[in-house]
Amino acid sequence: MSEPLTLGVAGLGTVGMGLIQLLEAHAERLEKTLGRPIRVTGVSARSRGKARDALIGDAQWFDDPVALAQDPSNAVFVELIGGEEGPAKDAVEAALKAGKHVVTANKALLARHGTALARLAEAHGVALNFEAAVAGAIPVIKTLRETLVANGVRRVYGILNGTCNYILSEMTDEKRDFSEALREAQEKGYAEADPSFDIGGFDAAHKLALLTCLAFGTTVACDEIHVEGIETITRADIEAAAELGYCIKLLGVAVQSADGIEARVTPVLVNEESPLAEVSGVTNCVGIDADFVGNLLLVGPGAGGKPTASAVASDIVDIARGIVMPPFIRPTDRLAPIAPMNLTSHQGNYYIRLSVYDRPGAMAAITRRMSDENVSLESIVQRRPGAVHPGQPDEPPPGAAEAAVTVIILTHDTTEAAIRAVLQAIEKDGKVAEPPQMIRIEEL
Ligand SMILES: NC(=O)C1=CN([C@@H]2O[C@H](COP(=O)(O)OP(=O)(O)OC[C@H]3O[C@@H](n4cnc5c(N)ncnc54)[C@H](OP(=O)(O)O)[C@@H]3O)[C@@H](O)[C@H]2O)C=CC1
Ligand SMILES: N[C@@H](CCO)C(=O)O
Repeated sequence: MSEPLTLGVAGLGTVGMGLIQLLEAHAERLEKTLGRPIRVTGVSARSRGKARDALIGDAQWFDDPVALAQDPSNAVFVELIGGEEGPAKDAVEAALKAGKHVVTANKALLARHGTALARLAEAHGVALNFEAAVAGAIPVIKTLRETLVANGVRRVYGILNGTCNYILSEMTDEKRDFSEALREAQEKGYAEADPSFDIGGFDAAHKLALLTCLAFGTTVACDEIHVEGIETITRADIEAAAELGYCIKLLGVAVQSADGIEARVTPVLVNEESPLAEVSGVTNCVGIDADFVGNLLLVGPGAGGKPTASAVASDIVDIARGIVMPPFIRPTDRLAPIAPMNLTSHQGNYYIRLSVYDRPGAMAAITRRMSDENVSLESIVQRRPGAVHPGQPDEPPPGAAEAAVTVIILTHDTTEAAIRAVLQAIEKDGKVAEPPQMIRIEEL
């Protein structure tokens, strides 16, 4: 047997400890596969005194992850701390500059600094692998980088955040409260250290930024992604969507069009017959629509210690095999800046929920505003008072002086510019008791 492949692992939380367990559980299998063992020779985390699994063994402890990244006793630096700045970034840069291969699960870091870090990796002839950074266990980076490398990708999309999908599934299937479902996702180790990254849509946007870059050969540009989270989704929306044959998902979509790349993370309504509607709980899915293969849908666990560690380990194995590729498929000097499409040009059908004052002429004023913008209605339903929360009288929404009724509208195909103009006008007319809810309908 040859010399071991030595690892420095920074971050011993959900994913870090998942990796340590995996390397222990599959030590023999990996050694037989690679012809040499993989050994963790150094570790770093925030608090040395924290109770951790005994499996860390005799690995040397480093208070400072940068010192671990620079230490010559490990050949590969594995960053599992998280965060787009601070110790994670400092340590990854230090490792690359020291000529070490880097494996990371940190989508926030890569979405913000991916192009610069890839350039640094190229300059030192080392790998920067990040399979775990997008959709946990699903092998989507390798699929785009290797399997589909000879395809032209037209669209990449997916349910990219396990925490949000878990919350929406619990609200839909178990009628749970948002905050209760979020707490449970945190307890299960799905959520980010700051869960507003999950529920605000930013974590999914980080992942979509990486997928966009891999799919379309652009530099990484997470600021060009339109982001909306799930904080505004209510049980009323979920129930209304279900009655209309839809369910609500947080979806990331990047599409190449003649006007540029449309990239967005937003809650959407998907038809309950769509395969995306079947993806529940922490499960993620990624769809890739490419010219020679057609549509591929990859489904699997999107978060959690063990599934994520599996993806991290696959990156380490690639390094052990001597595989080093440009992190974003082509060398960084051949990545083009992204040409974003303005979302106002988006074309599609929309769900709108209004809380309309129960007055004569209110509905007529709303439909007039739709007609002014040439927006055609597919259906419009005014709920009987008490229909939203059966058995309870309708209360005026907070801050509203009089009772209001819920109106649910589905539109035919129209533009986002027209919908925004309609909703702005309706609000200005003073016919609604709270800001309208608008959710795009996705045909997938
Ligand atoms: N959880 C998941 O399902 C997934 C996570 N990821 C990504 O993996 C990374 C790790 O996530 P996760 O394991 O959940 O995070 P955790 O919060 O569970 O673990 C973070 C680890 O980093 C350590 N740490 C924090 N600050 C420092 C510091 N200044 N110096 C050294 N170590 C530090 C913590 O130390 P201590 O233990 O002492 O507090 C802890 O061990 C993130 O980038 C995340 O986005 C990717 C896919 C899935
Ligand atoms: N917080 C992330 C972890 C996986 O990237 C999620 O819930 O999907």
